[in-house]
Amino acid sequence: MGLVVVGAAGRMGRTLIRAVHETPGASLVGAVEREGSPFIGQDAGMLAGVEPLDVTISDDPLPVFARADGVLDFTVPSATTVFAGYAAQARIAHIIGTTGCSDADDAKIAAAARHATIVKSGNMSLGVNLLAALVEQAAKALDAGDFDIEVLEMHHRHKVDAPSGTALLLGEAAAGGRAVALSQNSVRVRDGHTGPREEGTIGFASLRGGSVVGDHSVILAGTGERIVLSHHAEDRALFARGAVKAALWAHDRKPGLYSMRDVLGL
Ligand SMILES: NC(=O)C1=CN([C@@H]2O[C@H](COP(=O)(O)OP(=O)(O)OC[C@H]3O[C@@H](n4cnc5c(N)ncnc54)[C@H](OP(=O)(O)O)[C@@H]3O)[C@@H](O)[C@H]2O)C=CC1
Ligand SMILES: O=C(O)C1=N[C@H](C(=O)O)C[C@H](O)C1
Repeated sequence: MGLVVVGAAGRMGRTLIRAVHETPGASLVGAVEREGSPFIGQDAGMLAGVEPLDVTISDDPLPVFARADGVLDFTVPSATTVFAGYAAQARIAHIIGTTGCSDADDAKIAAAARHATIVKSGNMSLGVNLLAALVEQAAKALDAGDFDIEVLEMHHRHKVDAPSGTALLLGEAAAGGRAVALSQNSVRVRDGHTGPREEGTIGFASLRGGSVVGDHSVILAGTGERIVLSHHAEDRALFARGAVKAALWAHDRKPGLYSMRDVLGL
């Protein structure tokens, strides 16, 4: 399967190039960066610290998409929505790891999924997606009147969105287990005189600092006991391997919007 990495010079972009290079059945056929990037014209393999791959980083996505079977996209929401339209035009798979998308961005991605096979997830690792299944089960088993749910995340100092995509994915899993809508029951920020905790809400807290790849905990706090379900990502390679796996899964699958839990059968 011929894959394009967009945002090729980013932290995830370089990791994705290495993952594609290492995966049997996948090959890198294109690499894209934003217009004006100092990396345009460089060899993608050299940039990612592997051997030269004879793939030059381009700022013109359409001709690159035209010769590919899929695109791996860990960029920014404004770019991802544009790439979704191009992937739909080219009828290729679009694997979206970008987080921080607004409802309007998600609506554009859903529209593109009428023509493209899109896999979108706030976290492409097996561990987090298994954790989400466990959170759903725990939230279903424990009554909202007895157990409060809080999601805590910590990431590196460069991260620009909060709560993280993974925290929201875990919040959705908890809300699913409780059969409520997260949008109607979440507390994303607390500051000042907040009053007591409202029963049934799902709270979020975000920490930023250093080089933390991604730590997430879902805390189910009852009277006299706490259950803590956690995941610690130690290397971005696990997200990249998940994204390549999603692309191979999506190849020749019918158009639609899929999640990583679909890919992993969880
Ligand atoms: N779902 C998952 O499993 C994971 C998701 N992520 C998410 O992936 C995203 C990227 O993270 P990270 O790699 O750390 O961020 P980086 O900022 O390191 O990388 C983003 C890259 O995208 C580039 N870019 C921006 N606009 C465009 C454009 N229009 N066309 C092409 N490239 C563009 C940036 O270029 P420039 O810097 O020059 O602007 C940069 O090189 C985030 O949303 C993050 O939350 C991260 C890890 C795992
Ligand atoms: O920005 C990151 O780095 C990460 N982003 C994703 C998120 O928002 O959850 C996934 C991972 O935790 C790393």
